[in-house]
Amino acid sequence: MRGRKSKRAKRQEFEAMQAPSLGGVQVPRGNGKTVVRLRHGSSLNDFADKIDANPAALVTVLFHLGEMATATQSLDEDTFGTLAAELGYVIEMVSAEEEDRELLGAFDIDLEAEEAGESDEDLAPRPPVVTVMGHVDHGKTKLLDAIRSTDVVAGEAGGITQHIGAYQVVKEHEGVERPITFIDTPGHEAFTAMRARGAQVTDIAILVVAADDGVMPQTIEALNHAQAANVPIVVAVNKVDKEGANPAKIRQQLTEYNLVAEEYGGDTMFVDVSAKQGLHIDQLLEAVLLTADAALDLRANPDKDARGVAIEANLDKGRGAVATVLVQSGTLRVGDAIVAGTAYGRVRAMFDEHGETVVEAGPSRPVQVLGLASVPSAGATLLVAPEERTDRQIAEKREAAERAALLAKRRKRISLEDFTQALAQGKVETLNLVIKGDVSGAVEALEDALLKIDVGEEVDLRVIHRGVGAITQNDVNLATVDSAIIIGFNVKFAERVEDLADREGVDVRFYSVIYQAIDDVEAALKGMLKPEYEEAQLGTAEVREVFRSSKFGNIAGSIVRSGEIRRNSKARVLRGGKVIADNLTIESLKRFKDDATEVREGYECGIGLGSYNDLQLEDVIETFEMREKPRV
Ligand SMILES: Nc1nc2c(ncn2[C@@H]2O[C@H](COP(=O)(O)OP(=O)(O)OP(=O)(O)O)[C@@H](O)[C@H]2O)c(=O)[nH]1
Repeated sequence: MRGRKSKRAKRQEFEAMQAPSLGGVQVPRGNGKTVVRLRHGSSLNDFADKIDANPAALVTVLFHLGEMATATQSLDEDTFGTLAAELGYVIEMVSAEEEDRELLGAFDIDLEAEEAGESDEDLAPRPPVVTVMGHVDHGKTKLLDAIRSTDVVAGEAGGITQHIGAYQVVKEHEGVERPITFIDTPGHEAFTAMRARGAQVTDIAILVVAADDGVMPQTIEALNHAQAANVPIVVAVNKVDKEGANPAKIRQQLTEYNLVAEEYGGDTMFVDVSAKQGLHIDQLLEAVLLTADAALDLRANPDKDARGVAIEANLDKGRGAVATVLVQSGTLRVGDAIVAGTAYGRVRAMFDEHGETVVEAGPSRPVQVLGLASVPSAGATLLVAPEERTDRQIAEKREAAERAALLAKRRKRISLEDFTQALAQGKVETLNLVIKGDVSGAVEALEDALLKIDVGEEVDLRVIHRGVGAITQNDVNLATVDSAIIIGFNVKFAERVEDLADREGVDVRFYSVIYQAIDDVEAALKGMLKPEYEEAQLGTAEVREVFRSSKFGNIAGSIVRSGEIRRNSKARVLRGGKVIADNLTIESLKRFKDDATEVREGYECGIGLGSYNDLQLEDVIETFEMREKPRV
């Protein structure tokens, strides 16, 4: 901006500013209609991969379009759209599920067709899979031990059972031997963590409540988690051998949570047990089978390639990767080529919970599998690859997809504002809430008031969990799985939980006035909650020289006086302290000959305000952006 330049030089400089140059990089071009499918959360690397371009070149092109991004950063649809349009492509964003389906389709694995094509006669009954949940010290582990020791096979093998993550016991029921599978890691934390990874393995939850202690916070948490997953509950009233045990009180307490005992006319089975003395364990197993038969249709096709979930895995020095797999359908056999999450390999050997070798495992059967090349994560889904070597390809693709999915997570979760939008588009019908408060009275009052909101027929409000105390990892996990919003009333995050909520993109809203919480939820449900914005000043620049161009408008040679000037930000012009023009945009920004995305305090730059021409020396250009205002 210094010295005198010829009109032509100025014009060229200006034109270069208006038409973003692509930085002279080579990028394969589309024809304007070439479609590129990208998964939500994709990065420039992924885009580059699809069009066979150098990711660094795309970073440059994007930069010249006024956006800064690294090659690995996850970008939104708009940014991809701009970039694609520039290069002659059309972007189509797809969901993880759609891509998975496509991916498996490429390997001739059609999950939907398989499931749809399963006729009644292919399906055979399968054992229920059970998880034991309950409050600390109420006897979950003891109960799992007591159940395990009822097993005849274990008895024959000298009672030595190994912990492999799950075990099966056989119960005689109406003259038929019926196996039941138990997940060996008690507690709803493991249950929900697994669900957070997309795997639901549990059919029935046993809720353990100590008869001498009663319903406690984690009892409620556990039942909320089971109910949120639509898993039927059998209540084991434990420690009935103890003095002061009051099983009737437990029944009465739980009616408040929609668990009404059969003897009181409800449909939940309660069994009084003593895990310590092995009392009534048989009745408890009976109750599990009766509940399964009454509430669930547990069937699977055993005559096909296996599908399942890795429920536990570790690296064993001598044996390599060892994974416990719960087969969900089909039959897993030694020799099968398998993929478990991002791990792949061939089943070299299988063992049951007694350490005995197994050659094949059907639906609901947990087995330890040797032969994977790496350790899969708990919750990873397992499938049998149709051909040799495709297992590896699937694993690699899954790995890439998993990475993308991780990045996409933040965007996928719902916020109260998104809910309004999603509701308007007919994408959601239920608003799930987790309510935490400082005292139980406040939590109840808030829940009552929220449930009373009259929202018409098309929307549903569900409080999937409520409790007293800080917002914990469990609350966030549950909100993650069930796309819930967390309402905190006079509480804070527990330690380190804020990061998790942030990573998972869970909307956590804090209130200290009940009515504000109610107002916000009501507004969201009625489709009226819009984010509120406030202005945040970015910087000011003073005009030192004006380059006039009748064709392209004026360019202000300026010096940045405070903050920074950013391209594309909003702007207004002040003269003598008064606003003389508003609603403008910094349409071009240049440092000497180069396009700039931002210019900081003390530096000179050329600013173009589009068609706004009335600039004079000493005018002040003020720039700002609208930021979403946090609600309190
Ligand atoms: N008297 C009596 N004691 C029991 C019974 N069941 C469990 N206990 C005792 O209660 C305590 C807790 O039992 P655990 O099985 O460790 O309880 P848990 O629910 O697994 O505990 P966490 O894993 O810490 O959540 C132990 O000291 C058990 O011996 C029972 O039926 N009767």
